[in-house]
Amino acid sequence: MTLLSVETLTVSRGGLAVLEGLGFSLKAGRALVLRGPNGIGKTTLLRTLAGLQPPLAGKISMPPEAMAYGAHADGLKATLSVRENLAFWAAIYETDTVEAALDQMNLRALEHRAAMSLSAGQKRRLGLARLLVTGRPVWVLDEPTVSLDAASVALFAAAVRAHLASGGAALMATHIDLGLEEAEILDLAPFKARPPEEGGHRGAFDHDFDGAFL
Ligand SMILES: Nc1ncnc2c1ncn2[C@@H]1O[C@H](COP(=O)(O)OP(=O)(O)OP(=O)(O)O)[C@@H](O)[C@H]1O
Repeated sequence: MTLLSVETLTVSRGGLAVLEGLGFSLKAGRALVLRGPNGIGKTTLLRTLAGLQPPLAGKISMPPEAMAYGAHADGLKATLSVRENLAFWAAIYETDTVEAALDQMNLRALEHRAAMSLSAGQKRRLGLARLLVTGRPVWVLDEPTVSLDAASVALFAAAVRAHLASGGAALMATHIDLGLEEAEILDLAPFKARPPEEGGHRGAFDHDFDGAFL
C-alpha cells in the first residue's frame, strides 16, 4: 500500500524554487533517505510535505492524518516531565503507548525529570519518543539523529525498523548511515532548481515558522 506519493513537485524557500520536478512514492514497510549537500532543499521538502508551506507546483498524496513530523527543534514542553510530555501527546493523538515509548527510547530512568533539565541528546530521545506515541504511519524526520550518541542512534534505528515492520513508513533527511538495509536513498541533486536568471521559478515569500512537530 502506498502511504505517500509525490508527483512533479516544486518546492521553494525565501521566494525561490529550490527543488523542482520531484517524484517518488513511499509504501508501507519502506524507508526513504533524502541525500544531498547542505542547502539543497531537504528541510524545505520536508516542511512542504508536512504542510508548513505550500508547494509551488505538483501534487502530494497521503491518507488523512497519516503523518508525524519531527523537525530540527525538539518542541518539548519545558516544565513538564518526560512522562508528562509523552502523556500530553498521547492525549492529543488518543493513543496509550507512553510506556512502550519510554522503554523504546530508554527514557525510564529520566521519566520524572523536567524536559528543560535534559541534555541535548536526552531531549532528542524524548522528541523521537513522541513519534512513537502518535501512532501515525508516516514518519517525516529532519536530521533525527542530531545530538545522539552511537547507542541512541542504534535505539532510533531499531525503533524505525519496528515501525516499518508494523506497516509504517519513514522519510528522513540524514547525513549518517543508520544501518537500515531496507532503506532506499533519494539523491536530490538531479532535482536542484535552476536560478531565476536561467528560467527557474519564483515562489511567494515564506516566513520561517518551523513547527517542531505535527
Ligand atoms: N528562511 C529562509 N529564507 C530564505 N532562504 C532560506 C531560508 N531557509 C533556507 N533557505 C535557503 O533555502 C535553500 C534550501 O535550504 P534547506 O534548509 O531546505 O536545505 P537543506 O538541504 O535542508 O540543508 P542542510 O543539509 O544544511 O540542513 C538554501 O539555499 C537555504 O539557504
